[in-house]
Amino acid sequence: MTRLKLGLPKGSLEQATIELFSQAGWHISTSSRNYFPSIDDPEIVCSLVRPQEMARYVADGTLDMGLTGLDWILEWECEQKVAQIGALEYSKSSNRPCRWVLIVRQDSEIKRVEDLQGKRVATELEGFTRRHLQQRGVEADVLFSWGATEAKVVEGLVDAAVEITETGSTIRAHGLRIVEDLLETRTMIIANHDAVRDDWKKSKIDQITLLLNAALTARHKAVLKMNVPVARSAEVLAILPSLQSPTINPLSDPAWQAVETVVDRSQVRDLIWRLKQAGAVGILEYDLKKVV
Ligand SMILES: Nc1ncnc2c1ncn2[C@@H]1O[C@H](COP(=O)(O)OP(=O)(O)OP(=O)(O)O)[C@@H](O)[C@H]1O
Ligand SMILES: O=P(O)(O)OC[C@H]1O[C@H](OP(=O)(O)OP(=O)(O)O)[C@H](O)[C@@H]1O
Ligand SMILES: [Mg+2]
Repeated sequence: MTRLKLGLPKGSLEQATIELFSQAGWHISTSSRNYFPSIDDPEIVCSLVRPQEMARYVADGTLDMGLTGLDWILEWECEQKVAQIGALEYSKSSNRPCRWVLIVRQDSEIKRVEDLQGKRVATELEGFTRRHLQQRGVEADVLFSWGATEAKVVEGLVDAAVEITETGSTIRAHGLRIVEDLLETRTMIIANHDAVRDDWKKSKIDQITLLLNAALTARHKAVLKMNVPVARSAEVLAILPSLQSPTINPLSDPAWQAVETVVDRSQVRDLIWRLKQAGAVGILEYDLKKVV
């Protein structure tokens, strides 16, 4: 039986990825010292792989499909070596992309990338940083960092660092200053080129991609349900976002209707307040698991 070999990112993205698959409909269970998680789909076999190495194993066919950051695809110049199926907007602790930024001490004289000329820069994303500086005509000493990179800037071991940030708390905790954004990175779905030419594998990759995207979209949406006096229905409908056409159902009392619609989660608090004023009652908000 054909099975899709799926690489899941070990480390920062691991927990968030397993939670996303769970919402998408696949239960993945890991056990502490085993790098082959089990999944409740006989058509998939999973392995945990460091995001730094994912593109290499997808490119050579060890894996058919994998999830990793755009940063590590660019670092190893694998943009063409793998099929980039799509981006997923989630990181370790949020549903937002991460940024690779140039950071310096508050009192540093470095105000722009060009000021790095002749300086020492620490980073884990060494190749990308070298190429970026080269493109901008800057000659600097780029030093590979195994981690705790912010500390090296604070200690003065280097003049600057190129480091990833998500919430910004590590940069804040070290009192550092962001000079410039160099890269916005998202979690990417990548696939082996031969795998996407195989009808069965391509269809499995598409199924997983569709459901992961559906789960992520649902995180930004909510369902609002309410009862509305027919006499004020136009007023209520005018408030609801026009993109979705609300579902309207009659109630046993002909003077009332039930209205249901999907809205952006960010709008809910304003909408509920306005709908209430427009005569809606029994307003309910539901979470969604998937939006396709
Ligand atoms: N908050 C985050 N911090 C670091 N990397 C993140 C974060 N959110 C998403 N990522 C992505 O995770 C990948 C790096 O994950 P990985 O676990 O290898 O790094 P790490 O957290 O720096 O690991 P380590 O614990 O070895 O330092 C990158 O592709 C990066 O873009
Ligand atoms: O903006 P934030 O939300 O604070 O996240 C960014 C921090 O997380 C990562 O550190 P990691 O845990 O990988 O430690 P490391 O530096 O030792 O690799 C990254 O290297 C930053 O230090
Ligand atoms: Mg790290």
